[in-house]
Amino acid sequence: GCVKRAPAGGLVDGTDGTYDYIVVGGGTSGLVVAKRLSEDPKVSVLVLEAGGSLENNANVTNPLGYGLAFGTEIDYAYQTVEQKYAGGKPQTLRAGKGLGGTSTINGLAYTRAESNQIDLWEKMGNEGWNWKNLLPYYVKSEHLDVPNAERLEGGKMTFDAAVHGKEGPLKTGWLYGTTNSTLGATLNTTFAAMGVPWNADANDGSMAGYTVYPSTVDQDLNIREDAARAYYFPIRESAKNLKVMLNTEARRLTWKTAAGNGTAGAAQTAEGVEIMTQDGKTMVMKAKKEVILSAGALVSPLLLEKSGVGNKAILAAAGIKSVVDLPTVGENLQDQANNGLKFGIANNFTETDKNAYVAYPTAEQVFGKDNVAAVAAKVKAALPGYAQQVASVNGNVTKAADLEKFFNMQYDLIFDEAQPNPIAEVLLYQQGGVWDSEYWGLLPFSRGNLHVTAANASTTSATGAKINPNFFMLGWDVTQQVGAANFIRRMYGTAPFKDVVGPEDTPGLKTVPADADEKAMGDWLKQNYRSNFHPVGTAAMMPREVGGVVDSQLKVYGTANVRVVDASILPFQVCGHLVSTLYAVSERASDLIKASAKA
Ligand SMILES: Cc1cc2nc3c(=O)[nH]c(=O)nc-3n(C[C@H](O)[C@H](O)[C@H](O)COP(=O)(O)OP(=O)(O)OC[C@H]3O[C@@H](n4cnc5c(N)ncnc54)[C@H](O)[C@@H]3O)c2cc1C
Repeated sequence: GCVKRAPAGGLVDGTDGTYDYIVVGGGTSGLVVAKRLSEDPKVSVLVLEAGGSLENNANVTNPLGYGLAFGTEIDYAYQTVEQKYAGGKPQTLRAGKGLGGTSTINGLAYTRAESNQIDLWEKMGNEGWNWKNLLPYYVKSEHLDVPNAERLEGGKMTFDAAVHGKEGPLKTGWLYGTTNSTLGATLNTTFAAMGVPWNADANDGSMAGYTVYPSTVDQDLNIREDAARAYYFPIRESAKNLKVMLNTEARRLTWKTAAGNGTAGAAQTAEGVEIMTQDGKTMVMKAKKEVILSAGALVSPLLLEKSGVGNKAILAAAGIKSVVDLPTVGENLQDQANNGLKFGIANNFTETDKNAYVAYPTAEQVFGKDNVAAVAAKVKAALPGYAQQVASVNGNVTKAADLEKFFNMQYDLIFDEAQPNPIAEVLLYQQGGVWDSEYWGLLPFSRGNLHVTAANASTTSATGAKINPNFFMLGWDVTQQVGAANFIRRMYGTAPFKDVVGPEDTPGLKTVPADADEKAMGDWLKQNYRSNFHPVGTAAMMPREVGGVVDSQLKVYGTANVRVVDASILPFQVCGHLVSTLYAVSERASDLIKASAKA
């Protein structure tokens, strides 16, 4: 049911509610912004959340319950169109419905980004967005609870205290389930033999190597630490100026009809947000200052389109009147593809280790010192073609010349000599009596899009939009994914780990022989992948002339008071899992919003 709050200090509740700020989406990013803006008691904040409270949902709270919430009423399970470059099948894109958003159903991994890939945001024209400026916000958001010495030693967990927060709202730590295992040391020696060194802390801006990553978990309560638990539950009684409407769907923005509305070039001012309440009532909630869209990378661009902000032709086809012509809304969708290899367990290895072992190998470690230059040359030569292909996917609303520049920047990160970004995340755990290595290529070049299909389509149903990530559209994306599969095969064949490894189970050498070429392995991977659930970029922060949707203040071009703060604004994919970076971005965004209110 609804979070009930008595209207306080000048706040109006109900049908003609007016607030300083309206935050659309009480998810990972939205709750950060709501908490921070409401720190000023004179400022009123309304959060509109489509789902309910998940505080007592056991599929959410159980920190070892990954997957339990999938397919339940709190999983949007959006469907893509058939993926023509990847086996022809549609894919399911999961996202969490409820207070806390996707942080309530995710895998809890807390890994950040490579410092030079955040620096790239500034290099492409987003002033102020670099690692040096963002690191303090990663720290501000975090509260690392350090396990006792016995747990640290048993789980082979290390960290650099200088890059972690001690007083932030978000509790991080390591999951229980780790015993005094021999596996950590075994893997360390194995990866070292493969040229992949131990990384004592992958959260300091350099991710490559082998490590044991922390999780978003409240270790004292042994409960998932999602955005609601971190950023909202602790203040729900005290923050009288913050109201959360649950089970309330934002339908579209409404605009002020002041002079200039509809005139080319004049910035549009949002009046508020049209909502549909739980009992089907439609009304408008008004914002005196700003509307902040935090509905996630799969929804915020759709809300812009439904409000008349987007590609004129797409809006016209859906019967929506154009308010701001911003043709790249919904473009630049970047996700990763997730595959898994499985192997038998040999030599009566009985330790049921649940530790968060991860390898982040670089291109050189994946393809080998002798081959990496040839791989790089092939990718470099293909970049102009990639740019043209992506431009044609989006009807040339992003120019091939601009995309080629961006692709060169991403290429530089992949093949950089000083600080190469890892190209795969390789996990290892036991499940169902086998070794399971789920993995994903970290830096694909493919880009797709999502667009609204009808003016009144709900953004909270799995069918409200046409979503196309274009998995495996471009050659590198296949090369990277196949390279990582072969890396995993080598890892299972390398001592001392290989001593506890039985025959390959999936795909199995009969299905994909040991000497299979890129095409054979690639074809199997394309038949057996899923989305990695890391969609970003659909309202990208970039200069407008190169295809951006928001500026470096996260303000939507052509509007005076609408921002996007969520995974939509990331211009490029990052190598870490997303929430740590989203918490940091939202913390920084909150400061930008506060500063602009003072100015
Ligand atoms: C299965 C899965 C596993 C993952 N594992 C990890 C992991 O281990 N570590 C990690 O860091 N990341 C992981 N991720 C990714 C990460 O959780 C997400 O990228 C991140 O939570 C997205 O945050 P966001 O703020 O962009 O959107 P969200 O957190 O999704 O917030 C959007 C909110 O808006 C609400 N909303 C949507 N439409 C409307 C509307 N019309 N009106 C009102 N409200 C609306 C939603 O209900 C939701 O609460 C995973 C994701 C998935 C799906």
